[in-house]
Amino acid sequence: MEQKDILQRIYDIVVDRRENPKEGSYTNYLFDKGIDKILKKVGEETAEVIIGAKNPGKDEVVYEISDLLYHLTVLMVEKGVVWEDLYQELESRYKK
Ligand SMILES: N=c1c2ncn([C@@H]3O[C@H](COP(=O)(O)OP(=O)(O)OP(=O)(O)O)[C@@H](O)[C@H]3O)c2ncn1[C@@H]1O[C@H](COP(=O)(O)O)[C@@H](O)[C@H]1O
Repeated sequence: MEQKDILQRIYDIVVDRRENPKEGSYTNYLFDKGIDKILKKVGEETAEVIIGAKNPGKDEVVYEISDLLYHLTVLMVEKGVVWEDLYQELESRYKK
């Protein structure tokens, strides 16, 4: 069985949480609070990436980028954006 990309698996679980809310789910907490809360978290996590990147070593920035990617995924689901939209956009810019 082919293992799906972790970014797509996170996307799928976020969609599943929206369709089948689960007790104690942080994703459902974000959806319940709404778009302003999701955008606030994207802003906060972006700032944490910047601070993490200023510090030596890469562990902190890996952790903070992961937080940001999760919150961006929640934003994508909220806005109806799928990974394929991003792949197409990035492909269209790609020059060899
Ligand atoms: N990847 C993540 C992920 N990354 C970070 N986080 C949560 O994001 C939150 C960020 O922490 P913060 O301290 O900034 O925020 P907070 O103080 O908890 O809350 P607020 O500031 O939002 O009020 C933490 O609660 C983390 O647990 C995540 N929560 C969920 N996922 C994925 O989503 C899936 C579903 O999770 P649930 O929705 O919780 O079931 C999981 O299996 C994971 O794959």
